Amino acid sequence: MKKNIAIIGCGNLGKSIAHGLLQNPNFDAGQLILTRRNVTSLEEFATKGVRVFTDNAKAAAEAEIVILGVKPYNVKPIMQEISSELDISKHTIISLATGVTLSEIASEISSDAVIFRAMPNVAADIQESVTCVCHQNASDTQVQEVNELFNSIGITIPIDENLMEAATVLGACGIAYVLRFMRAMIQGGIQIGFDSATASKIVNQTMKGAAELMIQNNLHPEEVIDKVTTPKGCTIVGLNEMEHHGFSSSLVRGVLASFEKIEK
Ligand SMILES: NC(=O)C1=CN([C@@H]2O[C@H](COP(=O)(O)OP(=O)(O)OC[C@H]3O[C@@H](n4cnc5c(N)ncnc54)[C@H](O)[C@@H]3O)[C@@H](O)[C@H]2O)C=CC1
Ligand SMILES: O=C(O)[C@@H]1CCC=N1
Repeated sequence: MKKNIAIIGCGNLGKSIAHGLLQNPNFDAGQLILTRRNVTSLEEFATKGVRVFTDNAKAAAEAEIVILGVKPYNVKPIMQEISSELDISKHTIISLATGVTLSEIASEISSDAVIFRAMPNVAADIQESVTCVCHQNASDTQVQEVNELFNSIGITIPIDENLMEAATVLGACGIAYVLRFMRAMIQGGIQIGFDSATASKIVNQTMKGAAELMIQNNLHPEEVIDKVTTPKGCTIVGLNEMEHHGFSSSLVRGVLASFEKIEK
């Protein structure tokens, strides 16, 4: 795809997406436009040939795909700021904002506008995001184009808009839950004798191995857990102790708490 892509409000997630896109050999840095109120932290991109602006309307005018990377409460003001430069026959708008609906975005431009909501996660940085996507008014070609964009920084899953909040929790918040789990494993590893660097190395690779086993062999976690838990062995003792302290329950409750926060 050779279209120009503007990321309006290039913060944590926007930068991850930019890093991921720029790793593609077929993606030209000249296709990318990034904006932020203070662009100092975007200098690394400017040096690679990316256009870096503070002017959001100018960025929208120079792009065909406009990604809204701002916080949810900034979506409306940003749409008002750039709407004079948006042409619904030219632009595809992609919002990353949590909890802002397609119709809320459309109400700032036109009910006929081509609008997507996409929910990636920060692993876009290394092209390992999972991005859930829904849309309105998009043609098959436009859907294919947006899928291609997010496939280039991970995998893409088309979903109904009513699952967008659930996708935010499982995929986008989810990476933080997994990392907190990893931190706890590292802390346990240090307590039983490893230095932090070695514990981290073991935990990182264990996590990667577990995830790849599920992905490559298309398994449910419990199928592999059964192979690890030797009867009367140390794994089941550890797992049961974790469950006595509410391990699975605390994760499920965390997922629900995040979901309820978005639904408010
Ligand atoms: N951080 C994450 O892992 C994820 C975030 N999201 C969603 O993505 C959006 C962005 O989240 P983050 O990147 O974490 O936030 P962030 O605060 O790091 O990034 C937003 C950026 O927008 C800039 N900005 C604010 N007003 C602006 C304006 N008028 N003009 C130009 N730039 C402006 C800010 O300076 C900031 O750099 C949010 O809507 C969030 O719900 C979705 C999935 C994951
Ligand atoms: O915490 C948040 O609100 C955002 C949405 C998903 C990840 N970060």
